[in-house]
Amino acid sequence: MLIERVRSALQPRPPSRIGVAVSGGSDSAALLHLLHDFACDETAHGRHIALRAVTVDHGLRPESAQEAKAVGEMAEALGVAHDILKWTTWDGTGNMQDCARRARYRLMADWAASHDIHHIALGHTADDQAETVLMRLGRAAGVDGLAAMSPRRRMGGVTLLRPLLTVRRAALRKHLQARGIAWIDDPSNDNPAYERVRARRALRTGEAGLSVEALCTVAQNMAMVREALGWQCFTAARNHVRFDAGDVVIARQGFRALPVEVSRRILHDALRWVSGAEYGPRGPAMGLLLEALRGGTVMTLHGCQIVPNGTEIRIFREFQAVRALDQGFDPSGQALWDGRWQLNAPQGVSADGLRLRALGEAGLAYCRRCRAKAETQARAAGQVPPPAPARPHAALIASPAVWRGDALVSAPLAGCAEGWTAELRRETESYFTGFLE
Ligand SMILES: Nc1ncnc2c1ncn2[C@@H]1O[C@H](COP(=O)(O)OP(=O)(O)OP(=O)(O)O)[C@@H](O)[C@H]1O
Repeated sequence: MLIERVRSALQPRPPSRIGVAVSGGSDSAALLHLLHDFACDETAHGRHIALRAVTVDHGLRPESAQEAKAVGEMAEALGVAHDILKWTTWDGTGNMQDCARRARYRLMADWAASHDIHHIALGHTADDQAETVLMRLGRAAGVDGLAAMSPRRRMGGVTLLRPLLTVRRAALRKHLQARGIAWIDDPSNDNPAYERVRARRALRTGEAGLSVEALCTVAQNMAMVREALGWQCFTAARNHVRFDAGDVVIARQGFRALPVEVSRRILHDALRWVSGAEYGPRGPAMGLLLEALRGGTVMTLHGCQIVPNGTEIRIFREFQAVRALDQGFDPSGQALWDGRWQLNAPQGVSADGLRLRALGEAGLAYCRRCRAKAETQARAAGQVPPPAPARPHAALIASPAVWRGDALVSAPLAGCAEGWTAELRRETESYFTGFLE
């Protein structure tokens, strides 16, 4: 029974508030009704579940506003609150479908946060899953791509749920028809200009043994492989990766002995962690990086520099990627730089008129002169001078520094702190746990 699929997708304990993303198509219309049935059956799950539906009006077709309104009426008939979010920020560049999808998820995540909703249910079906696998096969995807969509996935502060991922679209339509519920047919679902529509057609012919069931099984198999790989990467990273002043440092000997796919993932996620980018580099670029490292060559990729030496591989921010950053401080004398370094002024010192920029060559030369002077003074006073920063020159020039005009005030990561501190605000632990997500 369909309701059983919904129940098992929400196990072990259903959330008390669930957002439902409804485009008005058959799948999400069925999802809304099934979730409503489930929520109403309080005796079965023993708690009150509040549903709230949302429709994103992309404004890309003349009928879209009317369709969003129709979804509102459908939700109202069930006594479910409904909101319409409008996408108004497309600049007409890039792949329209992809931009619309990203915007939809962004809008829905903000909407969920504003309603204290931590779970959003989506109407993806087994047919969607199979189409996704087929499209990705066509693009020569690897394990992650072929694992396709998961029934439950974290997206920032919200968990996306796909309770209908094992249900066929035809079954949902039959269910809606039996209950006399109408849905909206989006004409773009038949437009062969779209890759998904072509994949759907290829699946219909059943040629070469391609079927929704077979491709969904591929996705499940790949999801299991991905999980196993994640565990192996997590263990290997724990054994061979350390952090040094925001750089990722990998022990070369242990790294060399790892299977290529594991070392590729360790590097890939390190680049993502250091750069703070949502995605890591693409496959071919990663191939070039692995080759460069085998030959002991330095490489620049994804706003990072990757530098092997005899014993270690160090990954740090590339100067070019941060050289244009230039910002002021808040009234309390703090500023977040490059999304990860928080600079703090010494107590009682005003940061008014000061700027936060990369240290650069001139700044580093100045730091070295200051250090040399301080060392001479310390030795003359019979003291041992503090050790010089051991990070490479290229890493130091890409570190944050405080400036008054062209005069350097402080460079805490280059041994010239002058009372300022730099705190790393990106958790190093998230690098490791990322392999298990
Ligand atoms: N404009 C939208 N507003 C709200 N949710 C949406 C929207 N478009 C898609 N979704 C959500 O994402 C799921 C998958 O999207 P997809 O584009 O595959 O579906 P669809 O063809 O628009 O409609 P359906 O899946 O309802 O038949 C939908 O089932 C729905 O939960």
